[in-house]
Amino acid sequence: MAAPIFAEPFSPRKRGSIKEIAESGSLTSIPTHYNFFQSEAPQLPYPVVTEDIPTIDFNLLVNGTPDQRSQVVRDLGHACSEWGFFMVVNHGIEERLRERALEVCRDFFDLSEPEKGKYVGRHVLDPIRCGTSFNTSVETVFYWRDFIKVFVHPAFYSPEKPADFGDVSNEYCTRIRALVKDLIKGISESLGLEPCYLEKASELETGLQILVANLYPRCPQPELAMGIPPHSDHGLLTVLTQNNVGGLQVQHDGKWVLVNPLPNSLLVNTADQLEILSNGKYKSVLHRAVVNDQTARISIAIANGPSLGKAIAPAPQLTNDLLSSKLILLSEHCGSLRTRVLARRTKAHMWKKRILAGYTTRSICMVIGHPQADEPRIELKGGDG
Ligand SMILES: O=C(O)CCC(=O)C(=O)O
Ligand SMILES: [Fe+2]
Repeated sequence: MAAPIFAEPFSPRKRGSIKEIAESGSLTSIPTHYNFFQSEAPQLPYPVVTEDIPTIDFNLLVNGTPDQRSQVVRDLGHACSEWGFFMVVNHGIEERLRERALEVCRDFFDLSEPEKGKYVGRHVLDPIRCGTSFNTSVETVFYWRDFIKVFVHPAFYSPEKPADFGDVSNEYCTRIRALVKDLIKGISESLGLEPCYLEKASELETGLQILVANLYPRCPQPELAMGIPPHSDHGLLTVLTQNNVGGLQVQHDGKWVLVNPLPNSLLVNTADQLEILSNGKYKSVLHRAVVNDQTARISIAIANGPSLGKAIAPAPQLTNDLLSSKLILLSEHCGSLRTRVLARRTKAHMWKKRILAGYTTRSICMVIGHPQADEPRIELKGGDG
């Protein structure tokens, strides 16, 4: 049997991509730094199951009769409060465009290492940033994943290569923005708010949209490695598609639910700022991606949120007696990751969604009490993922 290629000691900062590692020679085992399940981080003992996830018929939301639309709004409310996750069908985005988006991302990952190296970013706000793992500055275990993150709105960026990355990603992300706008209207209604409330409160029109493409190469020991660890997304809604290879798991009811989307559907999850706007009614769902030893998986997650600097607060209609109360529940996570974030109206707190029980989440936010203001605010400062 071939010896493992990567001897210790091993420096993450000198690494190239995981693709390079995975494709170098006859790799039969993973370097120990990629062994997620033997790391010191306590693991969630949750079982992995396959379950039907909520489905939203987008065509009925935008073109249906008033009754049909009301039903879809109720479905959205149920999906967001019970799951934080749903599958969108009949969304009107052509299969070919979705496939092209996946192809140009694949072509990016196939560029030479020096070519991709131009975009290896240091800072979370770099508009084009590629890298590997999740966050190498804090990790002791690394992940079987390469990524590229591109800011596509309000200013549009694109790597120079591959040549058609810009055109295809621009078209795809524009279509996703339109879809998100309609979904957010429906979600706003499902909370009993005006259809435009969430859109206006988050200034979605000038909001930040980030394209995150993930490559999970074939892995010789998938049972030991992790593609992307449990985390929640920043923003309002993330829209995800994949190259027909499964791997996404969503935490639901004390279980990891393996998601098997219908062909040409889109997957949507609620994210941190929607949790805050809804005052915790809709949870920012924890999810992760596992890897396999058969074939490479590519996913594209499009994060849609308020513009960077925009302060986000719970909708006053959804906060009970906010003014007479000194404390307000702003965020809560489920299961053993329960986090209550309580903002004092008169005191400033820095709150970082920490590494809780070994699980990283991306968002860093600041809870600010304004002595002169009526209510506490939250500012999200972007992610570190
Ligand atoms: O690849 C996946 O299915 C999940 C990706 C993801 O969660 C992310 O990029 O935030
Ligand atoms: Fe995510």
